[in-house]
Order: sequence, then C-alpha cells, then structure tokens
Amino acid sequence: MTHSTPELAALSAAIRDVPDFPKPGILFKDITPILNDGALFQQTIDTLTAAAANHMPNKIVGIDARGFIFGAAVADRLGVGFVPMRKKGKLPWQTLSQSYALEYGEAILEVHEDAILPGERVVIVDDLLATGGTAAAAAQLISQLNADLASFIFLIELEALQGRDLLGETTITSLLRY
Ligand SMILES: O=P(O)(O)OC[C@H]1O[C@H](OP(=O)(O)OP(=O)(O)O)[C@H](O)[C@@H]1O
Ligand SMILES: Nc1ncnc2[nH]cnc12
Repeated sequence: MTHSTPELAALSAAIRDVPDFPKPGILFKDITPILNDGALFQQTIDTLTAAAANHMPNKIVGIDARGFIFGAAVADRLGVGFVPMRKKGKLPWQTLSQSYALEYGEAILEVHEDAILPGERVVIVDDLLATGGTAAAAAQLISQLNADLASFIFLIELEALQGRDLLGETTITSLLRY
C-alpha cells in the first residue's frame, strides 16, 4: 500500500508483518520497530497529536496495552488527562465493564467510573483498528459515563476488516491504511 507523504511511507516501512501470530491466519502488524527508533516514534506522536488537537479534548483514552504507549504521549503533548482502559481485573477502583470480540479473541475492557466526567470531550487513541470490537467497547464505556466521544485516532487501520462500520458516525482518523 502506498502512503501519502515520505514521513508516512517511512512509518509504514518500519512496521513488520508477522504471519500467523498470535493464531494461524492472522497477519500481525508489529509496531515495535517504530518505538525503537526515536525519530519515527517522535514523528508518530507529532502526527497523532495534531489529529487529536483538532478535537480539543479534555481527556485522551488509551486502550490496554499498545494504546497506552501512544495515548499517554499524546495526552502529555496536549496537557490533558490520560484515561487507561484496561483488560478485566487490573484497575483498582470502582469500574464499568464492557465485553467485546477482537480479531483474535475475546476480552473485557474496564474503566474507572470517575475517570471521565459527564460532558467531557474525549478522544480515543489506539495503535490499530482491525475488526473494531475493541474501539466499539471503548466507545460504549465513554457513552455509559455520559461523556462526549469526539474522535477515534489510530496509527493503523486494516481496511479489509471493516472495523469502522462498528464505530458509528464519530470521526475516525487513521494514519496508515492497509
Ligand atoms: O479492532 P480489533 O479487532 O478489536 O483489534 C484491535 C485491538 O487489538 C490490539 O490490542 P490487543 O487486545 O491485542 O492488546 P495489546 O495492545 O495488549 O497487544 C490493538 O492494540 C487494538 O486495541
Ligand atoms: N492484525 C493485527 N496486527 C496487530 N494488532 C492487531 N490487533 C488486532 N488485529 C491485529
């Protein structure tokens, strides 16, 4: 797949395709080479931050675990709070829960019930949109907290899996589409 700028092409070139991980038939996109390269990581956070800033969020939500890496860096750049949505059993305070299916399994996502206030503007940042199950579960939790989901922002979108069809009318930005 071609990408629109030399910067995005460089990010795309760094991502490793790993066949049959974690299950037969899955082509896994390994983003760790981007993290390993200071210039590429910085450029990724620059671009994700610019996309998030357009929506003037009060909070950035990051999804366990790769979403934490990108979401926390974006929140720091914007000077807004970061909200971790974690897999079941990891958060210590009162939580809301949502079960979901993802490309290679099922899980339960949780958020602290006081982490996002009613009416706050929230942007979800994650590394990858595949089937959309994870992002849809995160959106459900934001809705249960009566907050305003302004946008989804992904580094990678696997278009063939049509994940955006699960995400309703909310704006979606993905930097690299395959
Ligand atoms: O669109 P979907 O089909 O729901 O898949 C996308 C999700 O899958 C990966 O997370 P994973 O649950 O593998 O957790 P990890 O970040 O701990 O690897 C990825 O980071 C997304 O959150
Ligand atoms: N194909 C894939 N590669 C990396 N992360 C994923 N999360 C869900 N599907 C994935």
